[in-house]
Amino acid sequence: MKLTAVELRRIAMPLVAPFRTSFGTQHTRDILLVRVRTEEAEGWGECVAMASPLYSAEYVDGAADVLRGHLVPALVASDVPDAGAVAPALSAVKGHRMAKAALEMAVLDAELRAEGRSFGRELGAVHDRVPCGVSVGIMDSVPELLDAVGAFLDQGYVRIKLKIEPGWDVEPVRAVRERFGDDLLLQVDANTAYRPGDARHLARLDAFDLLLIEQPFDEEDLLGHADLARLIRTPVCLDESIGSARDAAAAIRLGATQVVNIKPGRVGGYLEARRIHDVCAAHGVPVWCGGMLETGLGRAANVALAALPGFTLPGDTSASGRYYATDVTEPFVLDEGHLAVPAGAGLGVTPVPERLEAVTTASEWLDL
Ligand SMILES: O=C(O)CCC(=O)N[C@@H](C(=O)O)c1ccccc1
Repeated sequence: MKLTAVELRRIAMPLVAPFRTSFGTQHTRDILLVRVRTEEAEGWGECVAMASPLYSAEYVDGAADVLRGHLVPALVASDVPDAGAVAPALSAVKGHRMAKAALEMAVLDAELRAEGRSFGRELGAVHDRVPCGVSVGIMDSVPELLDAVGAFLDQGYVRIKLKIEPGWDVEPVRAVRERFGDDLLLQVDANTAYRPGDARHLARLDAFDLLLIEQPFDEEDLLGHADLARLIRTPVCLDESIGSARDAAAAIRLGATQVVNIKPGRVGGYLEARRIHDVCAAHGVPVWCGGMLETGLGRAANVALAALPGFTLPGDTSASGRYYATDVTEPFVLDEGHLAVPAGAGLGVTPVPERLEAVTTASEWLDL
């Protein structure tokens, strides 16, 4: 497979509403897209790195720099036969999983478009649509939160995830459970905002029959999560701590995770994401597909991944309109709480040129 051109394109996507997590508030998503051209086709990748290194050590300027100066040159020099060879070709570069994931995704998209195969078919999807959850940010008040949750449920979302942090946890969760009833699929995400000393406080969440509590402690604290899992009834789910299939196997063996949030960008790409799915399935550990406020490009790939058999919990695979008034692709629209898995070749979606141009803030074609 010969790469003939690679573009790094930055886009600025304004959110329909501020999105607040324990590590900050997003108003606009500064996204790096990677476009690769081969002799047969063109493919797109989306880097999930945030503008600042607050969710993880990666950030979008750093991802662009490591792609420009290290990853794309290494890939061009390797003359890989297919997308499966991309990760090995990039392995000499340490870390930078989100940057690597974007490049692998673009190569995989180009390869699959040329062969007429969809992401879903390549990854092993067994469903043609997936049930969708939604992530609800930290709000200024409980009434505002209840209005937001009610609106999302009216739109058809089948699962609610509440962002929590110290000072915004038990009361908002109690209010949502009391307002919307015991049947609501409900989980929380702390994004590492707590410490092991908070364990007894977090045990108070057991009263609300949550599906899981996501990443309460630091990403490196597997033992802290294992201790917590022995103390509380709510299943512990890891996100930031799981960077690879190896991490997933270790976390499962240590009892640090009973559920895994798989985010392809976080783990170096969709092929490693499938390996994590396979490791978790082998251990009977359910997985769900996380989100990083992707455009329709990353959203298409995430929905395809979420259709694999081990994805038994609704993911953060929301409709495009949850975050963006206008997506760069045709929008993903919720249908009875589900999104359809794209059936077309590759991602099955492409950017709408005028929409892409409207949000583009920079574009550079690399010298190969
Ligand atoms: O629906 C989505 O795409 C976002 C889901 C979500 O809450 N993502 C969280 C997370 O920690 O999982 C996040 C948001 C912003 C930045 C990084 C992570």
